[in-house]
Amino acid sequence: MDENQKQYQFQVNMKGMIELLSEHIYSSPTVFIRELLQNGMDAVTMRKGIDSSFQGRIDVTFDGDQMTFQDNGIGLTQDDVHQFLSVIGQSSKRGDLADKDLIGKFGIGLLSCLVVSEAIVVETRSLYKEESVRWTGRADGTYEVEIIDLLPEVGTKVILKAKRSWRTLFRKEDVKENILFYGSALPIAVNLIENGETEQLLNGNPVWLDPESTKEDLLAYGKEVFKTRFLDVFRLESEAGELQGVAFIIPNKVNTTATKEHKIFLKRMYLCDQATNLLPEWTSFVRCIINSNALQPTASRESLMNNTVLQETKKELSDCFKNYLKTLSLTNIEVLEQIITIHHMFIKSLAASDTEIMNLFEDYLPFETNQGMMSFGLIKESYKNIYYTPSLDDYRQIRRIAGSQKKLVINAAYSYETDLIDKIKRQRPDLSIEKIAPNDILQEFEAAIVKDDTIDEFVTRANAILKKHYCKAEVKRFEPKDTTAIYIANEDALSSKNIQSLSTSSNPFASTLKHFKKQEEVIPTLCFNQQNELIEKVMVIDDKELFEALINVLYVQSLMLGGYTINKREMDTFNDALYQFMILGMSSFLPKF
Ligand SMILES: Nc1ncnc2c1ncn2[C@@H]1O[C@H](COP(=O)(O)OP(=O)(O)OP(=O)(O)O)[C@@H](O)[C@H]1O
Repeated sequence: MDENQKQYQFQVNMKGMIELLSEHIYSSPTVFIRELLQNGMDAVTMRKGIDSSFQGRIDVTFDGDQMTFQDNGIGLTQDDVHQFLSVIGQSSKRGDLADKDLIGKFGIGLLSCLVVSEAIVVETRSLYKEESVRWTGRADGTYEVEIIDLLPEVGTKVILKAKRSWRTLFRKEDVKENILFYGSALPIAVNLIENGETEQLLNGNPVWLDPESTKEDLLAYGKEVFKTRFLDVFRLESEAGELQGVAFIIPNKVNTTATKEHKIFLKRMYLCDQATNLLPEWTSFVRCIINSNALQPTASRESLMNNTVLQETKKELSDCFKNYLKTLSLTNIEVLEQIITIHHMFIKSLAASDTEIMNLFEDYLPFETNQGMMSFGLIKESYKNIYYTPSLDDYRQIRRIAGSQKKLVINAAYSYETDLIDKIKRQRPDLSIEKIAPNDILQEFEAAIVKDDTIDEFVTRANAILKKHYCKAEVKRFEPKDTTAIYIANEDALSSKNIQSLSTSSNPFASTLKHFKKQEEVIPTLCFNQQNELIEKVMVIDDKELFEALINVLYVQSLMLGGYTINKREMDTFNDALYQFMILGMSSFLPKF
């Protein structure tokens, strides 16, 4: 180092550090409870590492604004206090035992207490030395260490005094709720002591981790935790994630976009309620309580790190779900049927990605069809040809037209439904399964009977009017006879229509939009029914204005019939036509002068 150069030590601005912790790293001030439980638990685990029969304990004592967390763990010597408590980011939890069994690792957790308390007082007695030390750390970054009278027991006490604004967090009932929230899975007894009275809050053996617990015990626990009477419950296990848990089947329909609340614990300490990376989307019909000893938390301890262990665990968890469903098909068909009825969306999505599940459940899965909800088994049994459509707009149209054609059309609007049907199609070449679009049905309508030029002339005249609606005319024969005309537009045709109507309006993007038009234009069709009496008459109307009004009304009516949105221009034409009819209708009744 150069003579002119001096070396300095980094300084830490404690106020900034606490702000960083409270406002950016931790989502709630209650995390100080998690950190205290975690430190007590880790200290006990370290002591157990020396004597495996040792019984750990955490006592929480309330005294007005003051609260004491006391553990009978390994404790700290004076040297330890200087080394670990007084240096931010320094942790004694490094090495094999730490990786395997200890929860803390970053050396910042204790600081979270300074969010709710002006100072942290730690009184401790180490297992290794006959001395007791008091350490007082403050939010302004100062600390003191003093030797005190020998504490009667090995272990550590953390004494906090509530800041005025956080007094409620120090009330026994609030602390109880938070200890249960963060620490309900901890393998340690936790007692609450107030006015000399002790209440055992946790006994260290949660029902859901106890292999002896019965299904009834687990369902009762699920009801207590999630306030839901679940349909069923099964166990989850993963070797890679050193994971154990339970999955409760939700008794009602689940919205796919709703947040999925679980309870995820790492090394028995609560981590988060989301398992986005851990559980596949199709598992959304359950709520899980899970503990893992091998998955890693992020620094805020509020989500899981997405690493290879997590990916491996995810696979093993998926297998637990599949095995559960498979076993259910042999042991409890009634529950399986209930699950399929309520949660078929998710089972379909699973079946789309898993051949075994598909083969097993194919027949039970219900689909929306133009003939009502039907199981795939019944569809197969009742119809030789099965049609499906992947677009909801197309399905809505086809539903109306196909009914009269006695066709069976499945609504496969959700992408995994299309995937599933495609998969069934590949696996079962013996079945006739075909994708269908509205235009395909149009092709199947009977051709019009042509006597003279009437039809050609009618089509030409109608086209001249329909052009402004971005639509073309056709004449066919179809059932039911009382349907005058059907508007048919598949998805592409509809988007072309929308672009067209935008580009003719005063839209500033109009010129750009025009470029998006498909090279091969797909124009919606208004298909008139030659079998309909009214249409027969319209065809021979000579009066230009009346004819135009009739075509406009028929056009807007068929849009309404098909459930399409009607734009302003279309509505205006409809109203104009109606007005003309009224005048015309009234003309024969008006008094003659
Ligand atoms: N109850 C306790 N008993 C014994 N040692 C403790 C106790 N609480 C804290 N310590 C010591 O203080 C150190 C710092 O604690 P702190 O909670 O800040 O971080 P950590 O637990 O190591 O890691 P993390 O930030 O991930 O929680 C610990 O590594 C440990 O050595």
